Amino acid sequence: MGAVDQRAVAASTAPLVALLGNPNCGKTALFNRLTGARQKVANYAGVTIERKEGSFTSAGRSYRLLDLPGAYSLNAHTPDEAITRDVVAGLRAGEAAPDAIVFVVNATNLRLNLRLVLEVQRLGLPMVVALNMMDVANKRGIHIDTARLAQELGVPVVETIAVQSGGEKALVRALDALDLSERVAPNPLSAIDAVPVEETQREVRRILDAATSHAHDTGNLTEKIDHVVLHPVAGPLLLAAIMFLVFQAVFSWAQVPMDFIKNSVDGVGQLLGAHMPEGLLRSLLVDGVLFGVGSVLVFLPQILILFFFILILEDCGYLPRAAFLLDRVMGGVGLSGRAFIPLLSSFACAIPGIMATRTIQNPRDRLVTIMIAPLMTCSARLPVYALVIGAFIPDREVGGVFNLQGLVLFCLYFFGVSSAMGVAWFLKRTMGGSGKQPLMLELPAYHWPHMHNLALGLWERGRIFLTRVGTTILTLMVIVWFLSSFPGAPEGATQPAIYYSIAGMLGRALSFVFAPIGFGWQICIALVPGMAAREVAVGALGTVYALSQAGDLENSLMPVLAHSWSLPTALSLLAWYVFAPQCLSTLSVVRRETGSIRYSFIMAGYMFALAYAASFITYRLALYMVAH
Ligand SMILES: Nc1nc2c(ncn2[C@@H]2O[C@H](COP(=O)(O)OP(=O)(O)OP(=O)(O)O)[C@@H](O)[C@H]2O)c(=O)[nH]1
Ligand SMILES: [Mg+2]
Repeated sequence: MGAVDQRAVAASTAPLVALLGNPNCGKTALFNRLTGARQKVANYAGVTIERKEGSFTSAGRSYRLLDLPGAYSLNAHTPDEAITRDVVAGLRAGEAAPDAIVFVVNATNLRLNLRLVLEVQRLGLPMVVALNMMDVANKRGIHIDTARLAQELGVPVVETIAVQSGGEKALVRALDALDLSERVAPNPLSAIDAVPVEETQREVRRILDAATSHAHDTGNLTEKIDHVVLHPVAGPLLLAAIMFLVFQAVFSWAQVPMDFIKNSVDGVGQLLGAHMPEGLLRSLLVDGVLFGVGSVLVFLPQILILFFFILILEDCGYLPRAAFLLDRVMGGVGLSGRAFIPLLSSFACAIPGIMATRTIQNPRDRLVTIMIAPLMTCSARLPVYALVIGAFIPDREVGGVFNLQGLVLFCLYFFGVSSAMGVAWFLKRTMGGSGKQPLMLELPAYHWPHMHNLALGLWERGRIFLTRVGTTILTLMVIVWFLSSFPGAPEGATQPAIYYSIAGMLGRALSFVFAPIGFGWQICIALVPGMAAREVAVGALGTVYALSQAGDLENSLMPVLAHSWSLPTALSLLAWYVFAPQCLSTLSVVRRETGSIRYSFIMAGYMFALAYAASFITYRLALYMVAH
């Protein structure tokens, strides 16, 4: 998006147009279409939480375009709604009010959207109304008399389809036709509050009667599907079945591409090994970079498969239904329904998840949600889980249908979620709860996933992963290699050189702390750089064992681990990774979002304590079971 930013700077005198509207009406999709940006769109409310600026040019005129969080009203109830209100009313420090507003309306739900249109209109800024989702409205036989609506509102009204190329044309034409030569200052917000709500409602009804007819609204498929999906018995069963299949697929579909990546990495390693003289440089390239980075890289297919499913479920509109089904559980531990989206985002990464808690109204609810977000299994844990599962859990069928490895992965995710619920319950009790909050979540209409959305989303996940591998992980791997290679082994050494290295000494010192939960010094070496980013632990293990093995390149990491660790150690490491706060960026975002370092410490403290306890119990139980 660098290009977009640069254009934005160049065009800083261009008129500023703000996209405004209810949540989930397609503002970001329109923004992307107009500016060529690739911001996230998803089929549920509250995806955009910060203002984003871009620019575009039409008919020789440049525009700056603002994407804003959706709002139901200008009397802001949540922090993200407050951003929207302050931006359009020109109340943000150091930022002028927009020169014009594009009000995006979900054409299939005009009734709900019109109130805010009327409120915003009272600001007195030049405005165009974009009736978006016209494709869906047409399919459902909803007829809107655009000309009449424009006449009633006194502003231009155009039809758009934000998900179709060219679907934004009418909007651009309407913008070009606006007279923006004179800057208009918005009326104060008090002008909006001065009009009683009932009067606005009456006006909404009048306009609806005049401009719409539902003569042949074909009823809708969404209701029929929801009959099953939200059914009290069938619904949860379906949810469980879907999640189960997803985790199965992560293991059973990934084998071929994973083998391919592994073989390529091995091939390059052998090539380097054959053509480079034995020495430090070869060791750095092969043991450090290639073996370290390669052992993380092989998990790309599994991450993509997981997100393939999450993105489909997201785009078709299933995920908010899952929130509905889980509301009982969430409400039972005192979480607000609004917590669902932040928690869901945390499955990708806790950082956007924690930022998304800005949509939560009650500060105490928000804090609890922030505190448990890192317990949701972020995608950085997947490589660790997949490595240990691949090495220790036999790839066989259970009950004739289920893949045992997929089953174990499912359980790990389940532990993450249920412990998050437990912690939330505990925090709510100790902080004094605010009682159960009803879930106020709008259910979007179902639609087929847009292939374009899906491709973009996968590309985005892949890019994030590969960038991490190429930057953070690569850098840390070089450091790990360095610390693991120097100083070399002394005269008459009985152990591999890494045992005597700086990392080896550190690992051995730490292993006093970790011996009770079954971690030897090699694991301890990997835990330290793993603090910066979880996947690094996998890479570090790759390097550590490559160095310990003295040149045995053909062995991939999994068999080496299976040979070096006991099963109780492996299980204990899995338990550790469910809980341990192995991510410094998360802790720093917590400080930023709560405005206090205190919560970062509390978070790190409680998660380490849980991790140690869980690993201890797992390790001891497993030892006992292996012995008997
Ligand atoms: N069929 C159809 N789907 C659309 C259209 N515009 C947007 N969508 C879909 O509607 C969903 C919501 O779009 P977003 O652009 O994320 O909505 P938003 O207004 O930015 O939502 P918030 O940021 O949460 O306020 C996505 O699944 C889009 O693919 C449209 O014109 N037609
Ligand atoms: Mg948005």
